[in-house]
Amino acid sequence: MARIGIIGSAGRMGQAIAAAITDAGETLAGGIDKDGDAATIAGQCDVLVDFSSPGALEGNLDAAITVGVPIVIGTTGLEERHHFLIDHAAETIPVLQTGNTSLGVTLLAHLVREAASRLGEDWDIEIVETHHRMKVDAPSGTALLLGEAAAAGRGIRLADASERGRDGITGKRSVGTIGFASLRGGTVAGDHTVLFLADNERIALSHHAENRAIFARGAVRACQWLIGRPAGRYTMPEVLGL
Ligand SMILES: NC(=O)C1=CN([C@@H]2O[C@H](COP(=O)(O)OP(=O)(O)OC[C@H]3O[C@@H](n4cnc5c(N)ncnc54)[C@H](OP(=O)(O)O)[C@@H]3O)[C@@H](O)[C@H]2O)C=CC1
Ligand SMILES: O=C(O)C1=N[C@H](C(=O)O)C[C@H](O)C1
Repeated sequence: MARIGIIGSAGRMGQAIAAAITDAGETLAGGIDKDGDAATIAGQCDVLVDFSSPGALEGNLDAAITVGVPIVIGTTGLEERHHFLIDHAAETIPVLQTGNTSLGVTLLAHLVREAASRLGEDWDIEIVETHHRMKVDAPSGTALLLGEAAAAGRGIRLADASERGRDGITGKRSVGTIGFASLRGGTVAGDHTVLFLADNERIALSHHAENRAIFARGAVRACQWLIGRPAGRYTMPEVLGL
């Protein structure tokens, strides 16, 4: 049985992951929240899973490196400097970071990449996401993941094409950009649609999360898969064999 430690254990995802650990027949080795220190649970675990806050990431990675324990990072709102920290940690321990641990979104990203590789720049790409009123970051990690998939399909860097936060006199849409729109309200677990819009036709590729169990199950699968791997940075398609 894998011993799994949760960072952000009292949160919405932390609670869902605790239930998924039990369902999967694994062991919940411990959990911490804002006032906790990952170093206190890292030594008791075979793997850590972090669904907390970007501000906690550096300390969590340090704790995982010190003990030599793998870590799954589901926290979103990460910036470039966080990705540098993750790359650095992955030189020493196995790390998996993703904006979405669900099977459905992992497959959706594959489909988006494929569609973007086949449709030219006359097809505008727009990504729309809707989440519950408590979500603190935008665009969602999943929207960014889908944007990366679209950019990869087009053979461009998302950072060079991303169009975020339109407001006021924005001017015409620039050819080749990838737009993002975020809606917040109610208790929506997570809806994402990638639109490909051309003259007189459009394609919509969508995923709707009905609850957090899908993320939690995927996170536990990622934990199970990561144990015993060599140091490196891994992805959900590798976990799910997609
Ligand atoms: N990758 C994926 O598939 C998914 C990712 N997420 C992401 O997971 C994260 C958590 O989401 P959610 O559970 O809804 O959020 P919540 O706010 O419900 O939970 C966050 C938890 O993290 C804790 N926390 C905050 N700061 C720290 C810290 N410095 N150290 C340790 N724990 C800390 C909070 O503790 P306290 O209450 O004491 O502040 C809280 O228990 C978000 O970034 C979200 O976007 C969510 C769903 C799926
Ligand atoms: O905060 C959430 O709730 C979610 N966050 C992730 C994201 O930012 O994409 C995944 C999921 O959509 C739910």
